[in-house]
Amino acid sequence: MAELNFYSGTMDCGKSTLALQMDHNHRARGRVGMVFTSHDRAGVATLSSRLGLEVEAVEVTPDLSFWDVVVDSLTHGGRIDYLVCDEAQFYTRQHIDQLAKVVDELSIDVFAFGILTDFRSRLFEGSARLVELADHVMTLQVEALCWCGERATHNARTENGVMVTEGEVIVVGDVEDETHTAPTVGYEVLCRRHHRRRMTAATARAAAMSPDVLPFG
Ligand SMILES: Nc1ncnc2c1ncn2[C@@H]1O[C@H](COP(=O)(O)OP(=O)(O)O)[C@@H](O)[C@H]1O
Ligand SMILES: Cc1cn([C@H]2C[C@H](O)[C@@H](COP(=O)(O)O)O2)c(=O)[nH]c1=O
Repeated sequence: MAELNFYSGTMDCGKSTLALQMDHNHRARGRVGMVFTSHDRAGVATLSSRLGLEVEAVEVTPDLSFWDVVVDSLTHGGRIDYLVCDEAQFYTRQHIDQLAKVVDELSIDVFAFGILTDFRSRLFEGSARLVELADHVMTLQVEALCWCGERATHNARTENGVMVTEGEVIVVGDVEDETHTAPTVGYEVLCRRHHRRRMTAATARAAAMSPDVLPFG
């Protein structure tokens, strides 16, 4: 029986890599799939991984109907066994309902990948609906780590290394590197404790270097 699968994790935990691997493995066994994404950092209609691989994909826009795309392809003689859907957090509730219909009515497997919560730790619309509808919700095994070494569970948005909690929900960007020379607006994965305290690597380092915390005056 076809299934709606949701693979979730923080930013930078390997979701897009897994999406590319799933597509590769199914394709290698003669199955035919379609790849979708939305707002990928590498550009429109591209599914990219930080490990360097990327493939062409169909860009999911608010007015795209998964049902129409799939039915259109099938009625023109195409074959589709599965859909790979990356950055699924950006999909609408209706998109996810369409994916569930594709699974149930057309027996096509769906492998969806995305982050659960935004920089304010609120569920994204697409992810919330996937949690409600998916046959399986799986957390990726590769752990992204907070600067303190704990498993990262939350995505922080930063401006010059300082966590912000207000702004547009969708701002395409990448995790900063250790030097914090990355773009002004970036992301950093944190454990819940440090997300709650708004303590990023940069602010923790600044606090540690502050004369106030030194034992002697
Ligand atoms: N230079 C590297 N060497 C080994 N692994 C890397 C390297 N750069 C990135 N990675 C791996 O790639 C993962 C990010 O993969 P990606 O699929 O882009 O993540 P996501 O889609 O979840 O944001 C990192 O967690 C890390 O495991
Ligand atoms: C937390 C958060 C993230 N985003 C964006 C930033 C990236 O472009 C993607 C996540 O991509 P990844 O492959 O999982 O690293 O989402 C956003 O727009 N809003 C947010 O709150």
